Amino acid sequence: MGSQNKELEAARLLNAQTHIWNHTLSFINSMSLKSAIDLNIPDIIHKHGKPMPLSLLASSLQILPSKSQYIHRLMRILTHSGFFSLRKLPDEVEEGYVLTDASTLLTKDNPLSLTPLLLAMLDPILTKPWYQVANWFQNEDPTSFHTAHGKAFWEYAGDEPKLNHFFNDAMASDARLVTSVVIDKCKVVFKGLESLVDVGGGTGTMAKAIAKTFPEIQCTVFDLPHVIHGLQDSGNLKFVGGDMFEAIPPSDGILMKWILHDWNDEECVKILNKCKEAITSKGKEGKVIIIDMIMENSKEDMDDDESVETQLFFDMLMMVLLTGKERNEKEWANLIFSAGFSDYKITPVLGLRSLIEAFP
Ligand SMILES: C[S@@+](CC[C@H](N)C(=O)[O-])C[C@H]1O[C@@H](n2cnc3c(N)ncnc32)[C@H](O)[C@@H]1O
Ligand SMILES: O=c1cc(-c2ccc(O)cc2)oc2c(O)c(O)ccc12
Repeated sequence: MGSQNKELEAARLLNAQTHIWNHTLSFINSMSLKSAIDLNIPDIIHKHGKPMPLSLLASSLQILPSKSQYIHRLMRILTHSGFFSLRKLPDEVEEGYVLTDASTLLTKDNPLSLTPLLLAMLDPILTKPWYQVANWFQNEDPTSFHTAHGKAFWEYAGDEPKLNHFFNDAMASDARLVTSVVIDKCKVVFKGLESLVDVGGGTGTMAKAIAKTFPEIQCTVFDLPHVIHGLQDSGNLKFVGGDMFEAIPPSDGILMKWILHDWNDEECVKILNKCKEAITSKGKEGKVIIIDMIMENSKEDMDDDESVETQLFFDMLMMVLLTGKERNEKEWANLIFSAGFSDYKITPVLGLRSLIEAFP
């Protein structure tokens, strides 16, 4: 081998080593972010209202004085990954930390805060199934979650109030963000509906906002009994407990946000069949409104690396915790037509997620 070839070979090996190191250590990104949230760092910087020098940040934290010296290392990695940035005001001597768009979405008093989602995902109940993936490939369990906990995700949530509460809070934090966009950009989708059932609507964040914006629509949140337990009906909003595989309350419109990606094709066709019964039982032909991700598969679509990674993360999440998966447009169309719907319309308004209307 010539010396130039040897150099190229060594460079490739070293690149491969860095690639492996970064994948092996990438949990450090999530755990560093969790540590900053546990220490309340985004809120403390937010309350300061201007660039916050490191020394002031360290002294504002509830930590031992002997540990202050380590804070700059936590801030350095989180600045590198885009959660904070350093800025200096013209009349200040020292530069200080400010929030970025991402960390602003993690402050606790932000009504759109995604902190509950982050804390839920990193709780040991939801990380344990990841240690079982290889075992799951070799056993008969339907999911790695079963292998880790001996039962299905929704059954565990029904038996274990801790999972029920933190998961419902996490979903509500996402629903707050999505609701404002859906109501702002997709008003026309709800026009003309007299009734709407949010199937798997959790604790009702999305249905509450729809009921408020469209007082003429009778809204129902339909979810498992342990999820809606104790929630109060008010005005044009009511809560009904039940199982969507058994029966869904009759209505003109059905909303399903982040439901179908939880289930495999066979289960989805069963759910969509129940939806069809519900929207046609009043004699009128309503519609099903699905909010979910559509995996992209054209070459141009795959060029955005960060979006592709997000789609692949969610697909794995659905495989490990549940029996679901992420689908491309062709797979969505197959589901919708297999359940006897005649047409569908996609409105891509929610970043990586789309609003899909399915018509009987
Ligand atoms: C991923 S969460 C989505 C919650 C909400 N739609 C949102 O996006 O914020 C799925 C929801 O489906 C509910 N669910 C699971 N199995 C169900 C069933 N058999 N019948 C009704 N709801 C169910 C869960 O309790 C949970 O609230
Ligand atoms: O268990 C989950 C977690 C999420 C999730 C995690 C992290 C994020 O930044 C956003 C969402 O989403 C889920 C979901 O959509 C679902 O249908 C079931 C479970 C989970």
